[in-house]
Amino acid sequence: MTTTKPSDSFLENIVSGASFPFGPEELEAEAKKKMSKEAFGFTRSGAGGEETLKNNVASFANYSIVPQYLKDVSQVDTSIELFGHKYQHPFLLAPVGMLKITHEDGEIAVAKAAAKHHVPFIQSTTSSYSIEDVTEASGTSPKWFQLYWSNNENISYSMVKRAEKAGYQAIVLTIDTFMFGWREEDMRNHFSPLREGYGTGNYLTDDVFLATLPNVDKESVVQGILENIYHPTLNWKHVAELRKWTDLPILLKGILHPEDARRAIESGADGIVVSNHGGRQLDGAVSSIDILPSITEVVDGKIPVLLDSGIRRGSDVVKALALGADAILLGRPFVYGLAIDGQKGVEKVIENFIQETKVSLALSGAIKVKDARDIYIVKR
Ligand SMILES: Cc1cc2nc3c(=O)[nH]c(=O)nc-3n(C[C@H](O)[C@H](O)[C@H](O)COP(=O)(O)O)c2cc1C
Ligand SMILES: O=C(O)C(=O)c1ccccc1
Repeated sequence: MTTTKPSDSFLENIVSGASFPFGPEELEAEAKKKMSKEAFGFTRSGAGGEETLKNNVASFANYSIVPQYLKDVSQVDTSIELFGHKYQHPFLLAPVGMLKITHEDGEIAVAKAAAKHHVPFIQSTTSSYSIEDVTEASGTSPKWFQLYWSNNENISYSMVKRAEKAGYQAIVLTIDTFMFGWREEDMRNHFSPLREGYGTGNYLTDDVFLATLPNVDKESVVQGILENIYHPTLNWKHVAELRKWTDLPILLKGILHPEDARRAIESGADGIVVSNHGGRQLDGAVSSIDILPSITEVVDGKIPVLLDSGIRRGSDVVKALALGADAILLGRPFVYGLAIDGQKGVEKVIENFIQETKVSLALSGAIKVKDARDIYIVKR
């Protein structure tokens, strides 16, 4: 059990005199100062008119928590269990590719920070560092692998096996990014980090991928990645195929339609991530938090339901848990921490997020994460 006095870290932040930004807007503004225009634009922006990006945050604000008091919440326990593993907090770090655009230490810094706080790190297929580099840097801390299916599926198979070998605990198949969303900021900035070679960590170290290339020069590697990652034929047969390959839990990330949630279960998925990819894929797509209740109704407790897109604060975690999520993924805020102060910046973002989550659960009247289900939520 994690015993906590949430007020301790609140007071600590007050007296420490350190000047780390608080709150998502401040984090974003500070990160903007540290990043190149292109990298910041890539990270912050959404697809199209950014309707979904904006709604992700606005939708959370449409829900209000109705707290209950006089329950003795002195022993708040934020731990959860997923697929037989106990985690200390109800959140994981979302897979974010190409983190070298944000900081030279990229995923190494993030995985180390996550390990320090016992928060699982989900490594992207397109990470700047490889599965093996991240494992060496972060040891046995919990890690999951996010898979972008390759047109040459021997490459996907190889990466799944590498993740298994490295002791990763789950495979997250992203289903919403078989092509890129219409990202105007990147077009404006003429910026594609994938083209510039920031997403090569797992490819340059993959013998199966390397064997498909005419030459191992930067241009061939990038071309090879692009040819594999654009994969509009992705369909349910690939999920069935992945199911045959691995005994690790499989989660489908990008589920928004309740019917797809039902099919995910039918296809043998062990979990789903309700997500619109942080508004970066289909502009106009529904907010994760708005569709969550319809999805949990269909899933009916059969498999864990995780959620991301728009989580910025501890109170957002409470809302997601109350509306039926089993855990959430934190996205952009940790990337901004990385931009601001590398590993230390990520640690600080995670630390504040943990504490704000604890305070928010306690002040809502929940002692355990499961109690959050009973929190009364009203929608404006
Ligand atoms: C810069 C950036 C890169 C991302 N790269 C990946 C990726 O490689 N794989 C993936 O499944 N999702 C990726 N995502 C989506 C995140 O996993 C997550 O769904 C999203 O960030 C949630 O939205 P939020 O950050 O606004 O909360 C990326 C998101 C950002 C911001
Ligand atoms: O930017 C993204 O959201 C993303 O998922 C991605 C993945 C691979 C390459 C470039 C972007």
